[in-house]
Amino acid sequence: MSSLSASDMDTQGAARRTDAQAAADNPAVAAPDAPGAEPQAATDSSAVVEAPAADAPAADGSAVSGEGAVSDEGGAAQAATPQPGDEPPADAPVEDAPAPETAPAAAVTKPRIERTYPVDPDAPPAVSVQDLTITYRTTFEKVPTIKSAIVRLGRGERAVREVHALQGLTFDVMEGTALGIIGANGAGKSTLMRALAGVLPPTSGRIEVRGEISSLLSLGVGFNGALSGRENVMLGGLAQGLTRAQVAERAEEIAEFAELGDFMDLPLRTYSAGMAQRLAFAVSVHMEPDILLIDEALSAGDARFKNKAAAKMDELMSSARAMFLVSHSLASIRELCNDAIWIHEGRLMMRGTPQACGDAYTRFLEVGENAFTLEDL
Ligand SMILES: Nc1ncnc2c1ncn2[C@@H]1O[C@H](COP(=O)(O)OP(=O)(O)OP(=O)(O)O)[C@@H](O)[C@H]1O
Repeated sequence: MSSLSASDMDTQGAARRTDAQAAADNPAVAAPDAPGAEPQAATDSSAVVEAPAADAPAADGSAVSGEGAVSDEGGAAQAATPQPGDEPPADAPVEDAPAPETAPAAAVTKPRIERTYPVDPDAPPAVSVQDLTITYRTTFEKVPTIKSAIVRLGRGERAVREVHALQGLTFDVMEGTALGIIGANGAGKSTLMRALAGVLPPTSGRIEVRGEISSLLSLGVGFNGALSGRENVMLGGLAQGLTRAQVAERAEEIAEFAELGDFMDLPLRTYSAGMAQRLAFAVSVHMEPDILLIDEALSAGDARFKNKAAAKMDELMSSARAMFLVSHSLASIRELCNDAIWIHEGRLMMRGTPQACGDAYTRFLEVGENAFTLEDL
């Protein structure tokens, strides 16, 4: 396994991404919530992703290096306590997880199927995240002017706003793990997934990945609305690092899985959100990944497709090393995952079973001061 800085990440490692993917990922990476945030050029991924050199350039809205954002105590052993009076330990054993005071809103009513994916206990972790810190840096104005800079200076305001999206995250994921990632809006879930996919270089810390990654980070990443479904299959496959011949081999199977019929020959912009998700999911799962990243990818799918997607994920997990699933649906996390982390404000709050993490998180939201402002669980 090679060790590379983020600035010179190349294709020798796990997740190979092309310029097409990088360009297509830009809007997702740079979907800013702060004015003035600009898209950032995505980079290739590699087996080992480390923070770039301290003087690496940071585009607006991008993750940046330096600036003391690294927590010395970061990692699995660190428990953030963002809300007083309710602090489940970061590495709380599953048995110690607090029981919910009320039933979780997304409780699963049907009996839970235990996910027992093949695990080699002696194998090194499929993914190792070490003291990962990611800080976004955005400017306040889209086009800063000298006048606005002087006004800001006069007021003693900084022209750049930093968002500490991930703060010293440390955890390992062993083979055979389907890891659910739970957390409130803005907790850092998508940032973590982008970092794992190699789209976003760490500000500091390190990610080690053993294997090929296929990522379904958000709807239509790597896709082009003007191209047909079929053309987008080729684009998506190339973006995931396959050759044209390899994509062509799988194209029919992907089309069948997506069940889009004649829509496969129509432009993607004519698809509903659910249809586009079906295509994106079909492409990602047919890349035969060792590690699959799925970020809220199934939210728009209908019930039948969700079932089919779950069955496909099961199948993948019998050969894939690991899967990461971000979802606001605790039911999906409980249903599909055999391990979970809960992150809050960029810090690891808890590692445990999906049930235990979901229960602790639900309880946290119920007593937290933001409980009424959060729409999702
Ligand atoms: N491109 C960006 N530029 C600046 N800040 C960003 C950018 N992307 C995300 N952030 C900030 O980073 C933090 C974490 O965002 P992230 O999207 O990772 O959260 P999340 O847990 O996925 O949230 P949600 O559940 O709402 O999707 C938030 O405070 C967000 O405002």
